Amino acid sequence: MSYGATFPLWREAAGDAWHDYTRHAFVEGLRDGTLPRAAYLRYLVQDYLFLVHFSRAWALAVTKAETLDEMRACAATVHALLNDEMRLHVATCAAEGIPEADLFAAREAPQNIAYTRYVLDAGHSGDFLDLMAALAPCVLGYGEIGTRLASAADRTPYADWIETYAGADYQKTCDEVGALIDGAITRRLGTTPRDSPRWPRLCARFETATRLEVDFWGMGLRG
Ligand SMILES: Cc1ncc(CN)c(N)n1
Repeated sequence: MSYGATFPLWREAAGDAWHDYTRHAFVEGLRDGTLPRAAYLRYLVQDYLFLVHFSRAWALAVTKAETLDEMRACAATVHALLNDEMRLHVATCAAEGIPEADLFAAREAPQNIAYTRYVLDAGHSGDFLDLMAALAPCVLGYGEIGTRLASAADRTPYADWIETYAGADYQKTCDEVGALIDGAITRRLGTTPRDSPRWPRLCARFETATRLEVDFWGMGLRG
């Protein structure tokens, strides 16, 4: 998946970290159905909290935006996280006897705190591009994983997870976020962004967020 012009450049610059994220043992367990149910539920509870904080980070992006189009795109992503993606978490956990109030009150795992607060700090201490570079692995990585698993999945009890991220709604969000990032890069860094002195730091932010994704899967797998 390309999701625009900038994402493939950041992904390539992240090197092995991208492979470690998108081919993690947790992901392969979703694909072939070998992921233990307890690990999946532990991950889902933490991921609900993750989405709460990620929504806050996208809301911060609304305040850091420079144009109405950027504001609208960020606000649309907040809406998609809170009202579409989270439905999977709420419905799956409810079926296992875990009500949404328990999800909201759950204790955050250190890996969850590390990742979400890293992204929020990128937005608070940096500008819109710093925040986009830290947010991109989350949105676009799951889009890429969902697409691959939808075409390669064995019979798996995690088909609803795969469908959430391979589905048209989530893929539309990925396309829109890719376009948002491309437009924001051109607006601030011009048409040859790799020549900008800011480029290495944006790549580093993307890679750090990718490594925090790897740790998040590890938390799901091992607790
Ligand atoms: C940890 C994590 N990263 C990404 C996504 C996809 N929005 C997610 N739900 N959770």
